[in-house]
Amino acid sequence: EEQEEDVLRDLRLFLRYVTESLAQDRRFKAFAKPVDTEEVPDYTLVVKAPMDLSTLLTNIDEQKYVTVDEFVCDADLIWKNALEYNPDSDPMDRHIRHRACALRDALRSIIRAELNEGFQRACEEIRASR
Ligand SMILES: Cc1noc(C)c1-c1cc(NS(=O)(=O)c2ccccc2)cc(C(=O)O)c1
Repeated sequence: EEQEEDVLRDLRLFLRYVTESLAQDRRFKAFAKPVDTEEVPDYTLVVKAPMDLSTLLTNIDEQKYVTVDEFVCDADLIWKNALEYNPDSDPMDRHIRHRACALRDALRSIIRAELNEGFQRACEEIRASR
């Protein structure tokens, strides 16, 4: 009902704030758009669930997420995929892995700093009722 739609609207605003904050950081430019499979032809052979910051925003607009945890599961794919696809010791792989770990830490830090526990519980109650 109305109260639920109010909570889910606030969730979308919060998730856009988190995603836009990460997308503005130059360190995360490589994570802003889907990996270009013309530039990286074997990418989809290695990475089964591609994800990027622009796709997160589309998912938010399409009301895919009812809790913060559902959003974090998708957001975590971005850095996990980067660690999986770039495992080698050469400088390029190390560089993208450092940025992936910085993304992981920035994501959790923004959420911990800005998420109200009562609000997260309200979202989880809506998820449980559906
Ligand atoms: C993410 C990701 N996961 O594996 C890799 C590899 C990356 C990744 C993706 C991109 N963006 S891109 O797919 O559009 C592109 C790839 C190759 C040449 C030009 C553009 C850039 C970089 C980067 O380090 O600059 C790295």
